[in-house]
Amino acid sequence: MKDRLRRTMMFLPGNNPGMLTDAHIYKPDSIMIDLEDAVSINQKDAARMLTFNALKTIDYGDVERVVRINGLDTPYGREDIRAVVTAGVDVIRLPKTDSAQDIIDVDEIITEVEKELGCVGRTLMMAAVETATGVLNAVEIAKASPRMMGIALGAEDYVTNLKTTRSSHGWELFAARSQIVLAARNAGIACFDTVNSNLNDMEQFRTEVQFIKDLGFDGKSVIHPKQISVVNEIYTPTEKEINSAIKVISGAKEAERKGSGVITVDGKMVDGPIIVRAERTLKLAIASGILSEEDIHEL
Ligand SMILES: CC(C)(COP(=O)(O)OP(=O)(O)OC[C@H]1O[C@@H](n2cnc3c(N)ncnc32)[C@H](O)[C@@H]1OP(=O)(O)O)[C@@H](O)C(=O)NCCC(=O)NCCSC(=O)C[C@@](O)(CC(=O)O)C(=O)O
Ligand SMILES: [Mg+2]
Repeated sequence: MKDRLRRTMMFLPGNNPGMLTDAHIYKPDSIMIDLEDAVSINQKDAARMLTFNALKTIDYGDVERVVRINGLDTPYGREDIRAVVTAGVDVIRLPKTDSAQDIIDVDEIITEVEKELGCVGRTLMMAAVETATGVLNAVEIAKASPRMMGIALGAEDYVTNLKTTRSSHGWELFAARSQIVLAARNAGIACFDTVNSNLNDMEQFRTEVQFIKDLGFDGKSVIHPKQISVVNEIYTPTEKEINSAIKVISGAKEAERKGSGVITVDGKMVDGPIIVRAERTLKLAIASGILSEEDIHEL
């Protein structure tokens, strides 16, 4: 499903049977099984086989299944695509995407396999941009295929390409993060922030998650189950935000019934964009299990 909740997308190495079996138990919105940098060269074939079997046999419930393949400039990329599409993966994540053509090339192979299987269009794609070139081309990358559901930052590779390092304040990522959010919104797809590899400083992690949410990201890649609850908590609307959104939506409905345009709620003017934001808050509240669809219909 192209448009769904993806607050937390948890990476796990594709050659780790224990993590492949248990990852969904921690309830990330998506798991991202990695065949790329978390898997050493001599494990590539074994990881692909394990991942194929996991996708075929494990019931991950409503947790989305993403696989990060190796690039087509490696000996593994084409085989990765064939295996995971055949196994019925939900989303293919292309790492180190530098151009729209990179996406088109992967799309063509997916289509080739889907034609053989009789399921053309089933597999979604997302791109990770991890170089200055990728960030500069993000606008075109995000629009490169109708399969594209999102675009993400890969910060460890990106700072290496930039000849810098990651800091706790994150200013080295600011231009890339902004560009990715803009490219995603321009293309009408989602955007996801990068991993934070420091598992010892959860306060810094929390600050980072709040920051990227404020920038406009839909969610974040995580590497460990303990990061999931922090991201979900920050992406879950507060009681105050939900109550305010309910007032806006019921006020807007009342105004519509009366045929009036602009309304005020708690002394503040409410118009189009505020209503859209309130709708998004309520959608997040439903996705987080705080409200039900019926609650909204009753407004
Ligand atoms: C870091 C560590 C080894 C620590 O493991 P440890 O086992 O020491 O941790 P413990 O605390 O002991 O785990 C307690 C229990 O949780 C289980 N558990 C832990 N993690 C789990 C997990 N992820 N999935 C399911 N289960 C998990 C574990 O199995 C245990 O289960 P149990 O034994 O039953 O108690 C582990 O987390 C891990 O491997 N993480 C994923 C690493 C990875 O995939 N990296 C590649 C993607 S990034 C990249 O490439 C950079 C990038 O490309 C990114 C971009 O593009 O954004 C860029 O450029 O920036
Ligand atoms: Mg990377």
